[in-house]
Amino acid sequence: MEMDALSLKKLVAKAALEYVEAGTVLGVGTGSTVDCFLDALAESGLQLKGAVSSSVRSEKKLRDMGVPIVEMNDVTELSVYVDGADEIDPEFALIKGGGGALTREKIAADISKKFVCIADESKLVPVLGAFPLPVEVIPMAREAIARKLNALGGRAVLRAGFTTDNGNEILDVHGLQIQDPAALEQAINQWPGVVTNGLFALRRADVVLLGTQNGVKTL
Ligand SMILES: O=C(CO)[C@H](O)[C@H](O)COP(=O)(O)O
Repeated sequence: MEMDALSLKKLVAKAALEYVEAGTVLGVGTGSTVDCFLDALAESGLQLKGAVSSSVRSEKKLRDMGVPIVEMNDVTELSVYVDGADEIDPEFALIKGGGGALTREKIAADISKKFVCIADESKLVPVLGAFPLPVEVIPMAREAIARKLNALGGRAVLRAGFTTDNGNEILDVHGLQIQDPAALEQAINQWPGVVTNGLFALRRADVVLLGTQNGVKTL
């Protein structure tokens, strides 16, 4: 019988436990796949020293599990960071931010030695961009940034009624075909008013665990 997306997420979530060492401080991302990972972690009985969380959402779940929350400012690096993605290209560049936690996720990925990305197979794409690219902006710069994104050939849409954990807004950019993710990541991040964008190409995933109908594939 064919597994649905949730079953595939649970499958990779469990596989990611292999990268978690008891007694360490773990970096934890955000999203439904990460929620499955945290459920698997709770079930495993593995005891962490603590966790650095990329969102208020994951922080709440970690606290409920009894895992001590560690401030990002109090660690110099994370040996392992586990997070999901919205799209993954064959070179492990990602689009993230569907859950709106892209900025904190990018910081966590940046200070991690090993970024383990967990996803179901629907996330693997030949070219990034079918998933709208999230861009976190300072609210007063929203219209100026939207005009620049539209000039790139995209269609920037404000994520209505959503405020990030950092008090900012998100523009989701539809209709991009991202041939050079690192160049686009850098270009957008240079515009005043942009906090960050959801391209993870300068700092990519190190390991991708993909949930497929034939089991977990380690890429
Ligand atoms: O980047 C993210 C949140 O900002 C998530 O990792 C991404 O949206 C994937 O989410 P899900 O596991 O629910 O499919």
